[in-house]
Amino acid sequence: MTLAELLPTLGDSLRGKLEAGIWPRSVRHGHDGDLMFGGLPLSQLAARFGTPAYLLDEAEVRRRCQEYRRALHEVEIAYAGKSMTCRGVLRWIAEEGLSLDVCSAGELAVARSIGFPAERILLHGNAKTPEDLKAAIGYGVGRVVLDSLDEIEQLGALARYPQQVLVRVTPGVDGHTHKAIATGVEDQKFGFSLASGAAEEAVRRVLAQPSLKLVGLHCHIGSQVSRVTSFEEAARRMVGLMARLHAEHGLVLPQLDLGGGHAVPYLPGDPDFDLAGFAQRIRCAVNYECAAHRIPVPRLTIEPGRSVVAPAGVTLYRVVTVKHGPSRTFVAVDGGMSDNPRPSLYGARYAVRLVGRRAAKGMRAVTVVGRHCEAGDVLAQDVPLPEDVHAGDLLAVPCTGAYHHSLASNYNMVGRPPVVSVCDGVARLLVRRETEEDLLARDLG
Ligand SMILES: Cc1ncc(COP(=O)(O)O)c(C=O)c1O
Ligand SMILES: N[C@@H](CCCC[NH3+])C(=O)O
Repeated sequence: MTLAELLPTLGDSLRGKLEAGIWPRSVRHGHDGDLMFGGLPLSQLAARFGTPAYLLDEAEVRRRCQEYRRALHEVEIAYAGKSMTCRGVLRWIAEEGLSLDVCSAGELAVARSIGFPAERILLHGNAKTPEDLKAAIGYGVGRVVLDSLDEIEQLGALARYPQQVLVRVTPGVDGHTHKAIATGVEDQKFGFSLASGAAEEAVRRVLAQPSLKLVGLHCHIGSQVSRVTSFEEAARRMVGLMARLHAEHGLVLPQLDLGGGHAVPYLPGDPDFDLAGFAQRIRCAVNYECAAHRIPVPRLTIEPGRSVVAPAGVTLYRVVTVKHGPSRTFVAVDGGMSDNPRPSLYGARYAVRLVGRRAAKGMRAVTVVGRHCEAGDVLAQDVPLPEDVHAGDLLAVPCTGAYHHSLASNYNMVGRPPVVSVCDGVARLLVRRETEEDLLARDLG
Protein backbone atom coordinates (compact mmCIF):
# COMPACT_ATOMS: atom_id res chain seq x y z
CA MET A 1 0.00 0.00 0.00
CA THR A 2 1.40 3.44 -0.91
CA LEU A 3 1.32 6.31 1.54
CA ALA A 4 -1.25 8.04 -0.66
CA GLU A 5 -3.55 5.03 -0.33
CA LEU A 6 -2.93 4.87 3.37
CA LEU A 7 -3.66 8.54 4.07
CA PRO A 8 -7.48 8.41 4.02
CA THR A 9 -7.37 5.69 6.64
CA LEU A 10 -5.27 7.70 9.09
CA GLY A 11 -6.50 9.85 11.94
CA ASP A 12 -6.43 13.65 11.55
CA SER A 13 -3.44 14.28 13.75
CA LEU A 14 -1.18 11.66 12.17
CA ARG A 15 -2.19 12.77 8.69
CA GLY A 16 -1.55 16.39 9.69
CA LYS A 17 1.97 15.50 10.85
CA LEU A 18 2.75 13.69 7.61
CA GLU A 19 1.40 16.57 5.56
CA ALA A 20 3.32 19.25 7.45
CA GLY A 21 6.37 19.00 5.19
CA ILE A 22 4.49 19.94 2.04
CA TRP A 23 2.99 23.24 3.23
CA PRO A 24 4.83 26.55 3.58
CA ARG A 25 6.21 27.00 7.07
CA SER A 26 3.90 29.95 7.78
CA VAL A 27 0.80 27.78 7.49
CA ARG A 28 -1.13 27.45 10.76
CA HIS A 29 -4.49 26.07 11.74
CA GLY A 30 -7.14 28.78 11.83
CA HIS A 31 -10.74 28.80 13.09
CA ASP A 32 -13.31 26.26 11.96
CA GLY A 33 -11.10 24.24 9.67
CA ASP A 34 -9.46 27.23 8.02
CA LEU A 35 -5.75 27.47 7.37
CA MET A 36 -3.74 30.62 7.96
CA PHE A 37 -1.34 31.40 5.12
CA GLY A 38 1.19 34.19 5.61
CA GLY A 39 -1.00 35.35 8.49
CA LEU A 40 -4.32 35.42 6.58
CA PRO A 41 -7.15 32.83 6.47
CA LEU A 42 -7.31 31.01 3.14
CA SER A 43 -11.08 31.46 3.04
CA GLN A 44 -10.62 35.23 3.27
CA LEU A 45 -8.07 35.18 0.44
CA ALA A 46 -10.47 33.15 -1.70
CA ALA A 47 -13.28 35.62 -1.01
CA ARG A 48 -11.09 38.60 -1.88
CA PHE A 49 -9.27 37.30 -4.96
CA GLY A 50 -11.65 34.64 -6.23
CA THR A 51 -10.75 31.13 -7.33
CA PRO A 52 -8.76 29.55 -8.77
CA ALA A 53 -5.90 31.64 -7.40
CA TYR A 54 -2.19 31.05 -7.01
CA LEU A 55 -0.93 32.18 -3.61
CA LEU A 56 2.73 32.71 -2.83
CA ASP A 57 4.23 33.03 0.62
CA GLU A 58 6.81 35.77 0.21
CA ALA A 59 8.61 34.98 3.46
CA GLU A 60 8.98 31.35 2.41
CA VAL A 61 10.55 32.33 -0.93
CA ARG A 62 12.94 34.74 0.76
CA ARG A 63 13.81 32.18 3.44
CA ARG A 64 14.64 29.62 0.78
CA CYS A 65 16.91 32.10 -1.02
CA GLN A 66 18.66 32.77 2.28
CA GLU A 67 19.00 29.06 3.03
CA TYR A 68 20.70 28.54 -0.34
CA ARG A 69 23.06 31.44 0.25
CA ARG A 70 23.94 30.19 3.74
CA ALA A 71 24.48 26.57 2.73
CA LEU A 72 26.49 27.51 -0.36
CA HIS A 73 28.01 30.85 0.65
CA GLU A 74 30.87 30.69 -1.89
CA VAL A 75 28.57 29.56 -4.72
CA GLU A 76 26.60 31.85 -7.05
CA ILE A 77 22.89 31.04 -6.76
CA ALA A 78 21.04 31.85 -9.98
CA TYR A 79 17.28 31.52 -9.65
CA ALA A 80 15.78 29.70 -12.65
CA GLY A 81 13.12 32.14 -13.83
CA LYS A 82 11.31 29.52 -15.91
CA SER A 83 9.90 28.09 -12.69
CA MET A 84 7.99 31.28 -11.87
CA THR A 85 8.55 34.70 -13.36
CA CYS A 86 6.70 37.88 -12.54
CA ARG A 87 8.00 41.24 -11.48
CA GLY A 88 7.17 40.80 -7.81
CA VAL A 89 9.04 37.52 -7.51
CA LEU A 90 12.05 38.75 -9.48
CA ARG A 91 12.25 41.76 -7.15
CA TRP A 92 12.48 39.41 -4.13
CA ILE A 93 15.14 37.39 -5.96
CA ALA A 94 17.16 40.52 -6.75
CA GLU A 95 16.83 41.81 -3.18
CA GLU A 96 17.98 38.48 -1.78
CA GLY A 97 21.17 38.82 -3.82
CA LEU A 98 20.59 35.90 -6.18
CA SER A 99 21.50 35.86 -9.85
CA LEU A 100 18.93 34.96 -12.50
CA ASP A 101 18.69 32.41 -15.29
CA VAL A 102 16.32 33.47 -18.09
CA CYS A 103 15.53 31.44 -21.18
CA SER A 104 13.82 33.86 -23.54
CA ALA A 105 13.62 37.51 -24.48
CA GLY A 106 10.25 37.50 -22.70
CA GLU A 107 11.68 36.42 -19.34
CA LEU A 108 14.50 38.90 -19.87
CA ALA A 109 11.98 41.68 -20.55
CA VAL A 110 10.38 41.07 -17.13
CA ALA A 111 13.80 41.11 -15.46
CA ARG A 112 14.75 44.24 -17.35
CA SER A 113 11.53 46.00 -16.41
CA ILE A 114 12.46 45.83 -12.74
CA GLY A 115 16.11 46.68 -13.38
CA PHE A 116 17.47 43.25 -12.44
CA PRO A 117 21.25 43.76 -12.58
CA ALA A 118 22.32 42.66 -16.07
CA GLU A 119 25.65 41.29 -14.93
CA ARG A 120 23.82 38.78 -12.69
CA ILE A 121 21.73 37.38 -15.58
CA LEU A 122 22.47 34.23 -17.61
CA LEU A 123 20.64 33.53 -20.85
CA HIS A 124 19.75 29.90 -21.59
CA GLY A 125 17.94 28.05 -24.34
CA ASN A 126 18.57 25.26 -26.82
CA ALA A 127 17.14 27.32 -29.68
CA LYS A 128 17.64 30.96 -28.86
CA THR A 129 16.17 33.13 -31.56
CA PRO A 130 17.98 36.13 -33.01
CA GLU A 131 15.55 38.24 -30.93
CA ASP A 132 16.63 36.44 -27.75
CA LEU A 133 20.30 37.03 -28.53
CA LYS A 134 19.79 40.66 -29.50
CA ALA A 135 17.77 41.34 -26.36
CA ALA A 136 20.52 39.77 -24.24
CA ILE A 137 23.23 41.82 -25.91
CA GLY A 138 21.07 44.94 -25.76
CA TYR A 139 20.67 44.61 -22.00
CA GLY A 140 24.28 43.51 -21.53
CA VAL A 141 23.52 40.22 -19.77
CA GLY A 142 26.48 38.82 -17.90
CA ARG A 143 26.67 35.43 -19.59
CA VAL A 144 25.10 33.56 -22.47
CA VAL A 145 25.05 29.78 -22.14
CA LEU A 146 25.78 28.45 -25.63
CA ASP A 147 23.81 25.44 -26.74
CA SER A 148 24.42 24.89 -30.47
CA LEU A 149 27.03 25.46 -33.17
CA ASP A 150 24.67 27.79 -35.02
CA GLU A 151 24.27 29.88 -31.92
CA ILE A 152 28.04 30.17 -31.46
CA GLU A 153 28.31 31.70 -34.92
CA GLN A 154 25.23 33.88 -34.54
CA LEU A 155 26.25 35.28 -31.19
CA GLY A 156 29.83 35.64 -32.41
CA ALA A 157 28.56 37.85 -35.23
CA LEU A 158 26.21 39.92 -33.05
CA ALA A 159 28.23 40.40 -29.88
CA ARG A 160 31.00 42.77 -28.99
CA TYR A 161 34.08 41.59 -27.10
CA PRO A 162 34.10 40.53 -24.37
CA GLN A 163 30.66 38.84 -24.30
CA GLN A 164 31.11 36.24 -21.60
CA VAL A 165 29.81 32.80 -22.47
CA LEU A 166 29.56 29.29 -21.03
CA VAL A 167 29.25 26.12 -23.08
CA ARG A 168 26.40 23.82 -22.10
CA VAL A 169 27.56 20.24 -21.85
CA THR A 170 25.44 17.08 -21.70
CA PRO A 171 27.42 15.02 -19.22
CA GLY A 172 25.65 11.69 -19.76
CA VAL A 173 24.41 11.52 -16.18
CA ASP A 174 21.01 10.11 -15.31
CA GLY A 175 19.12 12.23 -12.80
CA HIS A 176 16.55 9.45 -12.25
CA THR A 177 13.64 11.73 -12.88
CA HIS A 178 10.71 11.85 -15.32
CA LYS A 179 11.88 11.34 -18.92
CA ALA A 180 10.41 14.67 -20.04
CA ILE A 181 12.61 16.60 -17.63
CA ALA A 182 15.79 14.48 -17.72
CA THR A 183 18.35 16.64 -19.50
CA GLY A 184 21.68 15.14 -18.47
CA VAL A 185 21.48 11.99 -20.56
CA GLU A 186 22.70 11.53 -24.14
CA ASP A 187 20.41 11.67 -27.16
CA GLN A 188 18.36 14.76 -26.42
CA LYS A 189 18.10 18.32 -27.57
CA PHE A 190 20.04 20.15 -24.87
CA GLY A 191 23.73 20.89 -24.80
CA PHE A 192 26.83 19.39 -26.41
CA SER A 193 27.56 15.76 -25.71
CA LEU A 194 30.56 15.07 -23.53
CA ALA A 195 30.92 11.47 -24.64
CA SER A 196 30.96 12.17 -28.38
CA GLY A 197 33.49 14.99 -28.21
CA ALA A 198 30.90 17.55 -29.33
CA ALA A 199 31.53 19.64 -26.21
CA GLU A 200 35.25 19.93 -26.99
CA GLU A 201 34.45 20.87 -30.58
CA ALA A 202 32.07 23.56 -29.32
CA VAL A 203 34.81 24.98 -27.14
CA ARG A 204 37.16 25.11 -30.14
CA ARG A 205 34.52 26.99 -32.13
CA VAL A 206 33.95 29.48 -29.30
CA LEU A 207 37.67 30.12 -29.00
CA ALA A 208 37.71 30.97 -32.70
CA GLN A 209 35.12 33.74 -32.21
CA PRO A 210 36.93 37.01 -31.41
CA SER A 211 33.88 38.61 -29.78
CA LEU A 212 33.24 35.79 -27.29
CA LYS A 213 35.03 35.21 -24.02
CA LEU A 214 34.67 31.66 -22.75
CA VAL A 215 34.49 31.80 -18.96
CA GLY A 216 33.22 28.33 -18.10
CA LEU A 217 31.10 25.26 -18.65
CA HIS A 218 27.52 24.48 -17.75
CA CYS A 219 25.44 21.36 -17.28
CA HIS A 220 21.93 20.70 -16.03
CA ILE A 221 21.05 17.06 -15.46
CA GLY A 222 17.31 17.49 -15.07
CA SER A 223 14.57 18.67 -12.80
CA GLN A 224 13.03 17.16 -9.65
CA VAL A 225 16.27 15.26 -9.05
CA SER A 226 16.63 13.98 -5.50
CA ARG A 227 19.83 11.92 -5.67
CA VAL A 228 22.82 14.01 -4.69
CA THR A 229 25.07 11.33 -6.22
CA SER A 230 23.83 12.30 -9.70
CA PHE A 231 24.96 15.91 -9.16
CA GLU A 232 28.25 14.66 -7.74
CA GLU A 233 28.87 12.47 -10.77
CA ALA A 234 28.05 15.36 -13.13
CA ALA A 235 30.45 17.65 -11.23
CA ARG A 236 33.24 15.07 -11.51
CA ARG A 237 32.73 14.64 -15.24
CA MET A 238 32.62 18.38 -15.82
CA VAL A 239 35.89 18.93 -13.95
CA GLY A 240 37.39 16.09 -16.00
CA LEU A 241 36.43 17.99 -19.15
CA MET A 242 37.87 21.21 -17.77
CA ALA A 243 41.12 19.37 -17.15
CA ARG A 244 41.21 18.08 -20.74
CA LEU A 245 40.60 21.60 -22.05
CA HIS A 246 43.38 22.83 -19.82
CA ALA A 247 45.74 20.24 -21.23
CA GLU A 248 44.67 20.83 -24.87
CA HIS A 249 44.34 24.62 -24.98
CA GLY A 250 46.00 25.78 -21.77
CA LEU A 251 42.53 27.05 -20.85
CA VAL A 252 41.86 27.93 -17.23
CA LEU A 253 38.09 28.31 -16.94
CA PRO A 254 37.07 30.28 -13.86
CA GLN A 255 33.42 29.15 -13.73
CA LEU A 256 31.47 25.92 -13.53
CA ASP A 257 27.68 26.03 -13.55
CA LEU A 258 26.04 22.83 -12.32
CA GLY A 259 22.46 23.82 -13.17
CA GLY A 260 19.40 23.37 -11.02
CA GLY A 261 16.95 20.53 -10.55
CA HIS A 262 16.74 20.07 -6.78
CA ALA A 263 13.67 18.04 -5.91
CA VAL A 264 10.90 19.11 -3.55
CA PRO A 265 8.35 16.96 -1.70
CA TYR A 266 4.90 17.14 -3.31
CA LEU A 267 3.27 14.40 -1.25
CA PRO A 268 3.46 13.56 2.43
CA GLY A 269 6.42 11.28 2.91
CA ASP A 270 8.35 12.46 -0.18
CA PRO A 271 11.96 13.11 0.83
CA ASP A 272 13.17 16.70 1.07
CA PHE A 273 16.30 17.64 -0.88
CA ASP A 274 19.42 17.28 1.24
CA LEU A 275 20.80 20.78 0.68
CA ALA A 276 23.52 20.51 3.32
CA GLY A 277 24.62 17.15 1.92
CA PHE A 278 24.55 18.55 -1.62
CA ALA A 279 26.69 21.54 -0.58
CA GLN A 280 29.25 19.38 1.16
CA ARG A 281 29.48 16.64 -1.45
CA ILE A 282 29.63 18.97 -4.46
CA ARG A 283 32.32 21.03 -2.79
CA CYS A 284 34.31 17.86 -2.00
CA ALA A 285 33.87 16.37 -5.49
CA VAL A 286 34.97 19.56 -7.25
CA ASN A 287 37.91 20.24 -4.92
CA TYR A 288 39.10 16.64 -5.11
CA GLU A 289 38.88 16.39 -8.91
CA CYS A 290 40.56 19.76 -9.40
CA ALA A 291 43.41 18.75 -7.09
CA ALA A 292 43.75 15.39 -8.87
CA HIS A 293 43.99 17.13 -12.25
CA ARG A 294 46.05 20.03 -10.91
CA ILE A 295 43.71 22.74 -12.14
CA PRO A 296 42.40 25.72 -10.18
CA VAL A 297 39.02 25.31 -8.48
CA PRO A 298 36.37 27.19 -10.50
CA ARG A 299 33.68 29.37 -8.95
CA LEU A 300 30.49 27.33 -8.88
CA THR A 301 27.05 28.48 -9.95
CA ILE A 302 23.82 26.58 -9.36
CA GLU A 303 20.40 27.36 -10.83
CA PRO A 304 17.59 26.21 -8.55
CA GLY A 305 14.07 27.19 -9.57
CA ARG A 306 11.51 24.73 -8.25
CA SER A 307 13.17 24.36 -4.86
CA VAL A 308 13.06 28.14 -4.32
CA VAL A 309 9.40 28.73 -5.15
CA ALA A 310 7.40 25.49 -5.35
CA PRO A 311 6.97 24.96 -1.59
CA ALA A 312 5.91 28.61 -1.14
CA GLY A 313 2.85 28.22 -3.36
CA VAL A 314 -0.69 27.10 -2.66
CA THR A 315 -3.51 27.06 -5.23
CA LEU A 316 -7.10 27.65 -4.15
CA TYR A 317 -10.02 26.11 -6.00
CA ARG A 318 -13.76 26.07 -5.47
CA VAL A 319 -15.61 22.77 -5.87
CA VAL A 320 -18.13 23.02 -8.70
CA THR A 321 -19.70 19.58 -8.48
CA VAL A 322 -19.25 16.13 -6.98
CA LYS A 323 -20.06 13.11 -9.11
CA HIS A 324 -20.22 9.57 -7.77
CA GLY A 325 -19.08 7.13 -10.44
CA PRO A 326 -19.25 3.34 -10.21
CA SER A 327 -15.69 3.01 -9.01
CA ARG A 328 -14.68 6.47 -7.85
CA THR A 329 -15.94 9.84 -6.76
CA PHE A 330 -14.99 12.83 -8.92
CA VAL A 331 -14.66 16.20 -7.22
CA ALA A 332 -14.65 18.77 -10.03
CA VAL A 333 -13.18 22.22 -9.39
CA ASP A 334 -13.19 25.59 -11.16
CA GLY A 335 -9.63 25.18 -12.52
CA GLY A 336 -7.71 22.28 -13.97
CA MET A 337 -5.08 21.49 -16.55
CA SER A 338 -4.95 25.12 -17.73
CA ASP A 339 -3.59 26.25 -14.37
CA ASN A 340 -1.78 22.98 -13.61
CA PRO A 341 -0.80 20.77 -16.56
CA ARG A 342 1.80 18.89 -14.49
CA PRO A 343 -0.34 15.81 -13.71
CA SER A 344 -1.10 15.33 -17.41
CA LEU A 345 2.47 16.11 -18.53
CA TYR A 346 4.47 14.21 -15.94
CA GLY A 347 1.97 12.15 -13.96
CA ALA A 348 2.65 14.57 -11.09
CA ARG A 349 0.83 13.86 -7.81
CA TYR A 350 -0.55 16.41 -5.38
CA ALA A 351 -2.15 16.55 -1.98
CA VAL A 352 -5.47 18.37 -1.60
CA ARG A 353 -7.10 19.74 1.51
CA LEU A 354 -10.55 21.03 2.36
CA VAL A 355 -10.32 24.46 3.99
CA GLY A 356 -12.72 27.00 5.41
CA ARG A 357 -15.02 24.61 7.25
CA ARG A 358 -14.85 21.59 9.47
CA ALA A 359 -15.78 18.29 7.87
CA ALA A 360 -18.75 16.53 9.44
CA LYS A 361 -17.73 13.11 8.17
CA GLY A 362 -14.65 10.90 7.79
CA MET A 363 -12.29 10.76 4.85
CA ARG A 364 -12.45 8.78 1.66
CA ALA A 365 -10.27 8.67 -1.46
CA VAL A 366 -11.57 10.80 -4.33
CA THR A 367 -10.24 12.07 -7.66
CA VAL A 368 -10.06 15.82 -8.05
CA VAL A 369 -10.62 16.84 -11.66
CA GLY A 370 -10.70 20.10 -13.58
CA ARG A 371 -13.27 21.77 -15.79
CA HIS A 372 -11.57 21.22 -19.14
CA CYS A 373 -12.75 19.16 -22.06
CA GLU A 374 -10.32 16.28 -21.59
CA ALA A 375 -10.74 13.07 -19.65
CA GLY A 376 -7.09 13.45 -18.64
CA ASP A 377 -7.81 16.74 -16.88
CA VAL A 378 -7.07 15.32 -13.45
CA LEU A 379 -5.49 17.39 -10.69
CA ALA A 380 -5.11 14.76 -7.99
CA GLN A 381 -5.91 11.09 -8.06
CA ASP A 382 -6.99 9.09 -5.01
CA VAL A 383 -6.57 11.83 -2.47
CA PRO A 384 -8.29 11.82 0.89
CA LEU A 385 -11.12 14.36 1.25
CA PRO A 386 -14.04 14.40 3.67
CA GLU A 387 -17.00 12.29 2.57
CA ASP A 388 -19.28 15.34 2.76
CA VAL A 389 -17.25 17.46 0.31
CA HIS A 390 -19.71 19.38 -1.83
CA ALA A 391 -20.18 22.16 -4.38
CA GLY A 392 -19.00 25.50 -3.03
CA ASP A 393 -16.29 23.99 -0.82
CA LEU A 394 -12.85 25.50 -0.90
CA LEU A 395 -9.87 23.26 -1.67
CA ALA A 396 -6.19 24.09 -1.27
CA VAL A 397 -3.36 22.37 -3.13
CA PRO A 398 0.15 22.85 -1.73
CA CYS A 399 3.52 22.98 -3.49
CA THR A 400 2.25 24.86 -6.51
CA GLY A 401 4.70 27.78 -6.60
CA ALA A 402 6.83 26.45 -9.49
CA TYR A 403 5.84 25.50 -13.03
CA HIS A 404 2.19 26.37 -12.43
CA HIS A 405 1.83 30.07 -13.26
CA SER A 406 4.68 29.64 -15.77
CA LEU A 407 3.13 26.58 -17.48
CA ALA A 408 -0.44 27.88 -17.42
CA SER A 409 -2.49 28.22 -20.59
CA ASN A 410 -5.92 29.59 -21.39
CA TYR A 411 -7.22 26.33 -22.85
CA ASN A 412 -10.99 26.43 -23.45
CA MET A 413 -10.68 30.23 -23.18
CA VAL A 414 -10.40 29.96 -19.44
CA GLY A 415 -8.43 32.95 -18.18
CA ARG A 416 -5.27 32.31 -16.17
CA PRO A 417 -5.54 32.74 -12.39
CA PRO A 418 -4.10 35.68 -10.49
CA VAL A 419 -0.90 35.44 -8.45
CA VAL A 420 -1.25 36.81 -4.94
CA SER A 421 1.65 37.24 -2.55
CA VAL A 422 0.99 37.06 1.16
CA CYS A 423 3.34 38.18 3.91
CA ASP A 424 2.82 39.09 7.56
CA GLY A 425 -0.93 39.36 7.16
CA VAL A 426 -0.81 41.52 4.03
CA ALA A 427 -1.93 40.23 0.63
CA ARG A 428 -0.82 41.84 -2.61
CA LEU A 429 -1.96 41.09 -6.14
CA LEU A 430 1.20 40.40 -8.19
CA VAL A 431 -0.46 39.26 -11.40
CA ARG A 432 -4.14 39.95 -12.02
CA ARG A 433 -6.58 37.36 -13.31
CA GLU A 434 -6.75 37.04 -17.10
CA THR A 435 -10.16 38.26 -18.19
CA GLU A 436 -12.38 37.58 -21.19
CA GLU A 437 -11.45 41.08 -22.38
CA ASP A 438 -7.77 40.10 -22.29
CA LEU A 439 -8.51 37.00 -24.34
CA LEU A 440 -10.64 38.91 -26.85
CA ALA A 441 -8.12 41.72 -27.17
CA ARG A 442 -5.68 39.43 -28.99
CA ASP A 443 -8.28 38.13 -31.39
CA LEU A 444 -8.40 40.61 -34.26
CA GLY A 445 -11.39 39.03 -35.89
C1 LIG B 1 19.30 25.17 -17.63
C2 LIG B 1 18.36 25.02 -16.49
N1 LIG B 1 18.72 25.53 -15.31
C3 LIG B 1 17.89 25.44 -14.25
C4 LIG B 1 16.68 24.81 -14.34
C5 LIG B 1 15.83 24.79 -13.12
O1 LIG B 1 15.44 23.58 -12.74
P1 LIG B 1 14.61 23.40 -11.39
O2 LIG B 1 13.46 24.30 -11.44
O3 LIG B 1 14.25 21.98 -11.41
O4 LIG B 1 15.55 23.75 -10.28
C6 LIG B 1 16.27 24.25 -15.54
C7 LIG B 1 15.02 23.47 -15.65
O5 LIG B 1 15.05 22.27 -15.53
C8 LIG B 1 17.13 24.37 -16.66
O6 LIG B 1 16.77 23.88 -17.84
N1 LIG C 1 8.06 21.95 -16.28
C1 LIG C 1 8.75 20.95 -15.50
C2 LIG C 1 10.12 21.34 -15.14
C3 LIG C 1 10.89 21.77 -16.32
C4 LIG C 1 12.24 22.13 -15.95
C5 LIG C 1 12.81 23.14 -16.86
N2 LIG C 1 13.92 22.67 -17.65
C6 LIG C 1 7.93 20.60 -14.27
O1 LIG C 1 6.89 21.17 -14.10
O2 LIG C 1 8.26 19.74 -13.52
